[in-house]
Amino acid sequence: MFLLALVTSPLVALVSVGTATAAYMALAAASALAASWLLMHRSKNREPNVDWRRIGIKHVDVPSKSLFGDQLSENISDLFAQYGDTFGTHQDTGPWLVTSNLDLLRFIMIKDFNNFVDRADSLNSATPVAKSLFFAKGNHWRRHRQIVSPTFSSSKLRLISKSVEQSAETLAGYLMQQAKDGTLVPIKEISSRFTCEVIAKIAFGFEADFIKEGASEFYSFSINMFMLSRDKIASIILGCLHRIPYLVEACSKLFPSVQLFDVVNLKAATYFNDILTTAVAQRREFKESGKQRKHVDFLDLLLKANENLKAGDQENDEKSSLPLGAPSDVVTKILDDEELLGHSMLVIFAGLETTATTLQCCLFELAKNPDIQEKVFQEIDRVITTEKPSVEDLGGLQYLDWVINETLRLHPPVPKVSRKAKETRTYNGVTVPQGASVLIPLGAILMNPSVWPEPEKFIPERFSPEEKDRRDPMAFICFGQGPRLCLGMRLAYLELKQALVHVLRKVKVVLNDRTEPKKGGGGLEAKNAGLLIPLKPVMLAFELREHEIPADE
Ligand code: HEM
Repeated sequence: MFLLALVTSPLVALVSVGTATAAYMALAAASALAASWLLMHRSKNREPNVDWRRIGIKHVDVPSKSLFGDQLSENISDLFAQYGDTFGTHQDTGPWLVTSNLDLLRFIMIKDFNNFVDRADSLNSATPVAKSLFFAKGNHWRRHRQIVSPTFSSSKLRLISKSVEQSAETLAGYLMQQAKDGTLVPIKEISSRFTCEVIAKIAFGFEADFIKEGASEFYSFSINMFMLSRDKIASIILGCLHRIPYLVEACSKLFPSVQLFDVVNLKAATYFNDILTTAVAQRREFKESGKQRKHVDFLDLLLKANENLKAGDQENDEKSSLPLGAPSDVVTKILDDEELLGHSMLVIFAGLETTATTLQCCLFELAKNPDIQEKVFQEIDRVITTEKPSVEDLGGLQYLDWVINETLRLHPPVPKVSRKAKETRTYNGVTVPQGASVLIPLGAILMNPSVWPEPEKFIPERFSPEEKDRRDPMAFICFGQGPRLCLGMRLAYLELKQALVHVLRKVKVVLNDRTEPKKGGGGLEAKNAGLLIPLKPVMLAFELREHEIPADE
C-alpha cells in the first residue's frame, strides 16, 4: 500500500498541476517505481511457477509478439508445424499453454468448463465495460450470462429483426446509388456504419441513420471506444506500467477520470451513459403511461429480463442444458444501471467491428469469385419470394450460409481467445497447471490443412452436410465454443443475411482495375492481432442487377 502511495503520489500532483510536462515527469517517476516494484513482485513469484518440461510438455521460448502480435495466426501455425499441436511457454503474464488439439480444447471449453470459466484477458478500465460479460469472471460471469442470454434467443431476435431489415434496405439503397454514380465504395467503413446503425437502434434505442448521413457522434465514439493510439511518450510510460497489470488497475480505480490509465475512451463512456440513462428513463415513463412501443429492442428485452428476475420469474436460455454451473443463489441480483451500461457498451465493442469485418470480407470474396456470387444470386432469386423476407425465409438460404461460414473461416474477425485454469487438470497426458492461461488460436485452427484441405482457398462447399459430418464440430471455432461461446452469434448471422440478401438482390459486387485489391490481384492482406484489419482499405465497385424484386401485397 505504501509503495502504491509512492507510485501514485506524483499523479496527484499531475491532476492538480494539469500540464503535459508535469504529467509526463510524474509518470516517468511512477514508471521507475513501477519497474522496481515489478522486480520485487517477480521475486515474490506471484505467477504460478510452472516447469513445462517437468510435466511432460514441450517448452518453447516465444517472443510475446509472435503470440499476441499482428501476424499471430501465421506465427502460431509455424510453431505448431515445428513443435506439434500443444506446447508451453512463459510470458510476462505467466505460463501459457498454446494448443490447437481439438480433443483437449473440447475438454477445456466444454467438458470441464467449470474449471476454465474465466478468460485470461482483463481490461484496465474503471468504466463499466471492464465488468461486462466478456471480461467477467466466475460467478459474476454466470449471473450476468444467465440474465442476458434469453435476450439473444432466436425468438427474441425475431422481435428485433424489423430494425435490422430497415438498415439492410438503407444499405442496399445506398449501394445502388453508388452503382449508378460509378463510385468506388470503402466497404469496411460502410459495413461499420451499417452494423453501428443496427446496434445504436437495438442496444440504445437511438434513432440512427449512419449509412446515409455518415459521421455522427454516436458512430465516432463507437469506433473510437478504445484508446488504441496515444502519443509516443504516453505509450512508452504506459508500456512500462502495463507490465504490472495490478498497478494500472489500481491507478485506473484511484484516478477514474485520468484518461492515461484507462483503455476505454472516458468521453465515449460518458456519452453512452447519457444516452442510455435518457433512453431508460423514457422507457420507464412510457410504461407507466400504459403505452406500447412500436418496435421491440434489446434495451426493452434487458429491462424486461431484469423485471422478471425481480419477480422471481426468470426465463430459461435456449441453451440452458449447457453447464453454466450457476448455483441457484447466484442469479438473484438484477443488473444495476452501471451493468446495463457496461453490457450495452460491450454490444458495441463485441458486435460492431466483428460483423462489419465479416460483411466486408464476404463482399470481397464474392467480387473475387463471380461464379460463387452467381450461385448466391440464383439461390436468393429462387428462395426469397417476398420483398421483406422473414427470419424463416432467410433460414432457407443454405448456400448463403456456407458462403458466410467460409468467409468466417478464411477471415476470422477474432483470431484468438483464452481461458484460465482454476485447478490443475490432466487430460490425455497433458497437464494444465492451476493458474496457467490457455491460448486458443482460432485463426490457426481454422487454417489447419489437416482439417481444411487447401485452407487458403475460398470453398463454400466445405460446409455442405456431407463435409460437415466428416469433420470434428470443434474445428469451426470462429465464434468460440462451449458455454462461453459468442453471445451475439445469432444476431451476427441475422445482420449478415439481411444485409447480403437486400444488397445482392439489387447490385452485383465486382473487382476492376480501379478497385483495391484490383481484378486478378491477390487476396486480402490483413493484420490480425486483436481484430482482423486489412492493411489497405478495401474499395469495391458495384453494378446494378437487372432483376425483378417481388413486391409484397
Ligand atoms: C461475425 C461476428 C462475430 C464473431 C466472429 C464473434 C466472435 C466471438 C468470439 C470468438 C468470442 C469468444 C468466445 C469464446 O471465448 O469461446 C465472442 C464472445 C462474445 N461476443 Fe461475439 N462475435 C461476433 C459478433 C458478435 C455480436 C454481433 C455480438 C453482440 C451483440 C457479440 C457479443 C459477444 C459477447 C457478449 C461475447 C462474450 C460472451 C461471454 O463471455 O460469455 N458478438 N465473440
